[in-house]
Amino acid sequence: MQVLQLQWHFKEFFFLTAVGLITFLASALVLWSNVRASQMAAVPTALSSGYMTLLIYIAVSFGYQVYRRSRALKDVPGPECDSVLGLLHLLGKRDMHRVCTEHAEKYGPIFKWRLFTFHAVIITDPVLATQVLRNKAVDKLRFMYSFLDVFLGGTSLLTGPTDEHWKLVRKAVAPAFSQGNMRDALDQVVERTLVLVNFLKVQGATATHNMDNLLLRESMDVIGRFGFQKEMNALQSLSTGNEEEAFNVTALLRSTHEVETRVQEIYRWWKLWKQDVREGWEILGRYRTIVWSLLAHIKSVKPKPGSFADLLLRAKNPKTGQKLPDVQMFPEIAALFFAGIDTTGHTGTFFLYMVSQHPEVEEKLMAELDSLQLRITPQRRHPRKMTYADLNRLTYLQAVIKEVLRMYPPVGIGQIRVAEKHDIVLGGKLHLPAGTIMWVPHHAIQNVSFNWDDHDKFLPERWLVPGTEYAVTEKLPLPREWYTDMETEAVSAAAGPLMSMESIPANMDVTDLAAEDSKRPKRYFPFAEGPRSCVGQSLAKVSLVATMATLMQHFHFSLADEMGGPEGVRASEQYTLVIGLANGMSMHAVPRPGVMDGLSNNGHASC
Ligand code: HEM
Repeated sequence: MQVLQLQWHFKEFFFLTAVGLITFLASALVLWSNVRASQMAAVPTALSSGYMTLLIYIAVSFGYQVYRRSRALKDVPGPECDSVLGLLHLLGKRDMHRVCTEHAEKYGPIFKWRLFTFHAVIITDPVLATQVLRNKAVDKLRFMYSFLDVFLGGTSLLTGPTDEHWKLVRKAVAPAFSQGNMRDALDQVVERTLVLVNFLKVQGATATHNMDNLLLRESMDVIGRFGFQKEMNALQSLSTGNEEEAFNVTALLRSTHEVETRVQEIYRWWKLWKQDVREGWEILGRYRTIVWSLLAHIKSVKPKPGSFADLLLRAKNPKTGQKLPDVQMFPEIAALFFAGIDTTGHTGTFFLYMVSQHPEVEEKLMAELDSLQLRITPQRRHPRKMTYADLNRLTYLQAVIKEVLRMYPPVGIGQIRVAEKHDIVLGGKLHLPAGTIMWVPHHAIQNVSFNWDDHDKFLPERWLVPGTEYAVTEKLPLPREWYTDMETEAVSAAAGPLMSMESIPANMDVTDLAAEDSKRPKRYFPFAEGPRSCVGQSLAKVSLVATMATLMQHFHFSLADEMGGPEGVRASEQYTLVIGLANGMSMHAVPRPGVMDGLSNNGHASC
């Protein structure tokens, strides 16, 4: 991929200068005739002529940029769209992530979309996608994230541009996700999952649960505890009936939903005559109160050293030596809290759903737990405590999680990027003028048939083969000439840019291999790729492995009839900011043999 400095091409320069001059001369003529008619009107007329010149100049140069982008993409395939609105109707689609994947199947690894005057190239070719996401000239399309700023109270680590402030915050909080902290996190996750286990035991095998809601509550409890040393009691409040806590939890869950709904219904903000919109505003107000109280909490309790609350409080601007003021702390806390709840919660839900539909997978999962003495049986009612080392030993469970994240990547719509100040040449062939949106959709890249064998099958086994996340050289989807510039790219591996696992020399050092791995093109990145990848992914991985292992130890999950089978689940899939479900996931949790032994029906130990 080439990054070109913006240059004034002779034709463009000539055209825009001519427009400026003609407008200026026309305005001067008007000015002159007005001045001759009345001396008094000279100043306002001069001002309005100058203003007109400026407006026309801006409009023409904007129009010219739009024309440049549309001309550059004229041979790129894409769906028919309205000449003014473009594909505006797609915004209203509940399953946008799947529409994008269908378009990739239909139009190929590079296709175009247009919304009004915004031109986007959708890239699902692994080589080009990886190049775009790793390139420093390419940054987040800020406009797409700005609607989140209102909710988060300003720009944050998640939504801001890749600038000095982002660097400061990212560097400050990244150590919170170190291995040492993950060891502590494991115990906290298991402890919270056991609260959920007890709740499910008490409800009994025939009860129907919205597992999505319960797992979102668990994620909230984990992040509250891990990051801010604050008990959110989102699960506990189901049993204790503490109204204050229950209200806070509902507000938090509904506020993310409210923001997500606003992404789809872009005019929702102003529909104040609708009761649910007014309630939405109230809910967002409540969310802000909760975040302010979290800020007050971490300032008063002296957070655990090394937690992200502690690191944020200690972060200093290297230039001024000043700590972050509250107005900057607020969005960071809101973002860190918000970014991990829905993503981790919904992934857990899809895990339980997919396992419920694949008994052969469940059988292997249980065998793995058994082989590590972690399975509960009538003979082993109290298995040993899960340790940090077990997380890596649970290779099949990890494979199932990876496959779930492949098929249901929470941030399914992916990474939306732009190079504002540079033209980009993709694969040495496609020249994208500055300002063209480059969109790498995670669901599409991870689910199209040209990137994966058996793309639509749930096959955790594929992850038992090392290197599955990398593109298969022999099967890259574009003609070979698109990849020729790989030779000179930073992204290319030293042993050959298109090296496949099979072609790795036997004598290559494994440490070299790890270094090369970070450069190889990927076809799987649910946690994003490049400098803006997920800072919290180690916590998400520990949470998912520990939560799913603990739940599977205790229960067999089955889909409730009211979901309408797999078709019903598919129909209720919805994409807002993350892939979720319109009405949650109703399931039964049937205790496994041995789990209820010695307990009365209400889940308490009987004498
Ligand atoms: C399964 C769980 C998760 C998934 C799939 C996930 C995925 C992602 C993705 C795709 C991005 C890039 C978003 C973009 O560019 O628009 C991202 C960024 C981020 N995530 Fe996660 N995430 C998960 C869990 C978490 C957790 C648990 C936390 C923290 C508690 C977290 C905190 C963040 C933050 C702060 C960013 C912004 C990073 C930056 O721009 O420097 N995420 N995540």
